[in-house]
Amino acid sequence: MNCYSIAVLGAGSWGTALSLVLNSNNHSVNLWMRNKQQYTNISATGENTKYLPQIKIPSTINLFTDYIKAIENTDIILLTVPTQKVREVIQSIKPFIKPHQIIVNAAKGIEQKSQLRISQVIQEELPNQPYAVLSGPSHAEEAARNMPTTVVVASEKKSTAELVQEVFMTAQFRVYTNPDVAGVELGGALKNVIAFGAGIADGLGFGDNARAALMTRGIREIARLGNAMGANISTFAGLSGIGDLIVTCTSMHSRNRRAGILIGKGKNMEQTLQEIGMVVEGITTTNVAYELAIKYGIDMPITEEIYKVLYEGRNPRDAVANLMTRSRKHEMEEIVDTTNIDW
Ligand SMILES: NC(=O)C1=CN([C@@H]2O[C@H](COP(=O)(O)OP(=O)(O)OC[C@H]3O[C@@H](n4cnc5c(N)ncnc54)[C@H](O)[C@@H]3O)[C@@H](O)[C@H]2O)C=CC1
Ligand SMILES: O=C(CO)COP(=O)(O)O
Repeated sequence: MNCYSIAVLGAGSWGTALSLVLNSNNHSVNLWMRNKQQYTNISATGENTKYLPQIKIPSTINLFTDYIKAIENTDIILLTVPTQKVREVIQSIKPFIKPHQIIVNAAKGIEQKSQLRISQVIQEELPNQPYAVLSGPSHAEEAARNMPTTVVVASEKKSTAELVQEVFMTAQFRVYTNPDVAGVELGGALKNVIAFGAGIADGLGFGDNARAALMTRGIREIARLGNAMGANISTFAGLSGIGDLIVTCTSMHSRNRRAGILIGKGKNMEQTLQEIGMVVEGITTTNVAYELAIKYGIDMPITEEIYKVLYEGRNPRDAVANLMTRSRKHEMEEIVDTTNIDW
């Protein structure tokens, strides 16, 4: 096993958990945070009390507030900031990035203002920089406790995907590879919309039947849009598709599901975000997905109803009634997969 040097940019729950995974694999880890108070707290307590409480951060993880120092002499730059902040972070570090450094993105979303996936944002800012995305069913709270977790790494270049696979893979953190960057990125982003909806259903007091329906019909509409945007249908049956949808719609660790529950119980958005206290990607992604569905002419009834609840004040009970009383459908409407993504 080769040892690498990795800069982790963003010390929220996921950045901290992935730092622990990488540290357990004997890599050199530089964890960067912009917040000096957070740096002081973690240095003093050995714990990221705000984002990942009750987990010891070993002193072998190097803490930084200066991103130039954090990325210096590293092989990999891992992005764990919220999606809407990725471009800003990349623009700040851009002058200091070396051509060999692999950018690995672990954020799950779509840039709102451009409607671009994160690989496309990186491509705009840093053309030709090696890139991979890491996604899949993986809550920080479990990965940080060494609970068995599986993820997928996608890159256009097989050697990049395999290198990143080797770097992250431990006996508790199993990593698969996939050539379908678009599919892995879109699955990871769009599942948050459905998880938010599953949370709303829970908050309204509905049961397992409703959640299962949202998950099954949800992955169908994710696959429809994803395929129209160039992704392989089969990727949505994998870890970054149905796998991540399952964990996010069923786990109480999920920020998106918990936010949905609060909205379903009648809290407003401000109260909800205050209570969660961490990024809830599904809120922005709902807006982008709704616009993309219109742009590509794709039927996404669940996303549309969640959009109306979040952005147009529709009553969640009316949204459910609308979904239940749509015109009759055949379950297996055809999706003709014209993509063929391989190495
Ligand atoms: N928490 C989890 O279990 C998982 C999260 N993710 C994804 O990872 C990304 C980050 O999520 P979390 O760690 O949960 O979020 P979080 O809310 O726990 O942490 C976000 C971190 O980003 C920092 N940040 C915010 N704006 C910034 C900026 N402009 N510049 C630099 N840093 C900034 C915050 O200070 C905070 O440390 C999201 O896209 C999420 O979907 C993916 C898999 C698992
Ligand atoms: O992507 C995740 C788990 O795989 C995290 O989801 P939440 O942001 O909803 O917690």
